[in-house]
Amino acid sequence: MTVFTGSDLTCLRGERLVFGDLSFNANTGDAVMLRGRNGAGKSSLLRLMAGLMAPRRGTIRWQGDDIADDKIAHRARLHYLGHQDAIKPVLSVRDNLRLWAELRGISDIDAEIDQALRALDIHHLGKTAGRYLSSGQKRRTALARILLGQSDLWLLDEPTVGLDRESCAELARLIAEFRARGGIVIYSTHVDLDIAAPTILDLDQFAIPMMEWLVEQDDEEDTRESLSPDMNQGKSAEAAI
Ligand SMILES: Nc1ncnc2c1ncn2[C@@H]1O[C@H](COP(=O)(O)OP(=O)(O)OP(=O)(O)O)[C@@H](O)[C@H]1O
Repeated sequence: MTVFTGSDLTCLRGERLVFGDLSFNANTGDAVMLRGRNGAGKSSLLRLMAGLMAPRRGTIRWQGDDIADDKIAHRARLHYLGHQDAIKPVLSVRDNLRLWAELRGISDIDAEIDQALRALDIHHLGKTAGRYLSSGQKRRTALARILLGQSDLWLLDEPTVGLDRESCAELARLIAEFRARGGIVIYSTHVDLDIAAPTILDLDQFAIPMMEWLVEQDDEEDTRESLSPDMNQGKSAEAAI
């Protein structure tokens, strides 16, 4: 069974139809790269995958189960890195990670934080308050969070923004290690990240002009209306039995 799937997804943001009829599959160890012009819906799709938003149509499943049926279990299996680094300015780098680790119920917190700080080469910043970090250091701190605890799925929205070349190479290495352990990585990026054989999901292919979608909606309503007398008949027959 494919581990993580989305079928016939339609996404609306406000009044705007972002994409429609989009499907994806990912198995253990896979990397999926989201591509597309600005506004194509890469961030929106990652938010749907994280269960932070619901699709207008379609279903996202983990091992066959709709993620909407158990949002807590889904959140526990993934790390989502959005555009915002969500670093608390008054807390040190270490305490930012501690807060995150406590929220995830990690037991060996200090050891895990040490390991994550070393992996992102920010161990020397452990006591520095969030407000004194450069944007690249904030991004590395945010990335350190995804190393805390067990997870099966990384959803990374433009993880390379603000990173220097060495940090990008380090991120690519961390992703390779995660995939080797069976993790699934889905990421958007406008720059080249050295990821082995990613599946490319091009969001530009799923753009639907709003007029086309409105016509489709009208057709669906007409179909429902034309079916409803039969359905009502069916209901009365059931009631009669
Ligand atoms: N909170 C929101 N409310 C309404 N519309 C939104 C919201 N966030 C995004 N949108 C719209 O949804 C569409 C898709 O945005 P999204 O951020 O998913 O695109 P993207 O492909 O990630 O873009 P980029 O490459 O610029 O980061 C855009 O037209 C955007 O204006």
